[in-house]
Amino acid sequence: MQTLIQAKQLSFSYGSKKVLTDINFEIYSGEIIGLIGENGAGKTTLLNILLGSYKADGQLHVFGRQPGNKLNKALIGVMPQNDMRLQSVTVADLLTEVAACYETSLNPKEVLRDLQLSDLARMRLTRLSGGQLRRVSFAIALISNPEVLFLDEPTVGLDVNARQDFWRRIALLKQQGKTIVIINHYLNEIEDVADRILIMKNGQFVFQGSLGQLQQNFRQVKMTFQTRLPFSHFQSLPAVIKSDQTADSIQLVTTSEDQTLAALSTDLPQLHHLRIEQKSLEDIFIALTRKGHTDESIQKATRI
Ligand SMILES: Nc1ncnc2c1ncn2[C@@H]1O[C@H](COP(=O)(O)OP(=O)(O)OP(=O)(O)O)[C@@H](O)[C@H]1O
Repeated sequence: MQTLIQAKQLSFSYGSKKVLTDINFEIYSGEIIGLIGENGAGKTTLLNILLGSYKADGQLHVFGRQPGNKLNKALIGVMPQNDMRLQSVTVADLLTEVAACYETSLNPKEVLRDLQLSDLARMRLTRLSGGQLRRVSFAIALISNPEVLFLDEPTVGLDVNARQDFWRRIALLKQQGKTIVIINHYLNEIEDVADRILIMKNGQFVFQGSLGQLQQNFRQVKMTFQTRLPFSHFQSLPAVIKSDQTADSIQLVTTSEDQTLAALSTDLPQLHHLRIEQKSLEDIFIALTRKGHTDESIQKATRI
């Protein structure tokens, strides 16, 4: 896989406020990257640095060039966090004007049709709803037929149908070999499409890898069942890190359901309504980024 973006020891401050600290990462061609992190973690700032809008300390190459190099412009499509609300400009005019800036551009009419936006073509941007404007911003990001897309919270304000259409389009773009970096707070959506997830906390990455690796490294499985066996029977099982008893069930949290189930194998006939749930990305994200979770404990848990 070809390396499209390479960052080494990137740091950035707004005046005296340090926002990114010694960030290292690579992004490879054809990947879908989910960039997640709490509000204010530094995600949008990082995108702006990749685009060359802000200059960071450290080493950064985008398509092997300095960020902001004019040769990168047609290769990168951007959907910023805040949409443009240009006065007196229609959707079709804006797309046509942007398309005229690039030799590689797609046909604006076809892009509008593919994104089911043809009905909005003659509308002025100032008349569009928030969700409509977001979808038009996506069309603008696609119009130059870029190799890489940076999408900053692309599904904010989209209704359920538009959201599903959006993720279908992302899957199609992936099939075409596009590289896509998506900042998103809807983790259940990201977990379906992302090849790798980068989790940012306080301007640093606390995890980089696939969802599978994240679950492997920060693995916790919840087992719930009903039984007549005493609670004490379940309190010192291998790999169990937490056990609880409620009026009608017992809950165990284990870091290895294989080890725990092996130890329980002779008791299985006496365990009823056994439910085994893997932690979701959302659960892991909350655990990784919640206040009070020290950077040291995160790094240990995620083995960076
Ligand atoms: N122009 C600016 N001047 C000073 N501080 C800024 C500026 N832009 C952002 N910040 C600060 O930098 C930090 C990172 O902001 P950034 O927008 O990169 O976070 P984010 O991870 O994208 O957050 P969100 O999920 O809320 O969009 C925040 O503490 C924010 O207040």
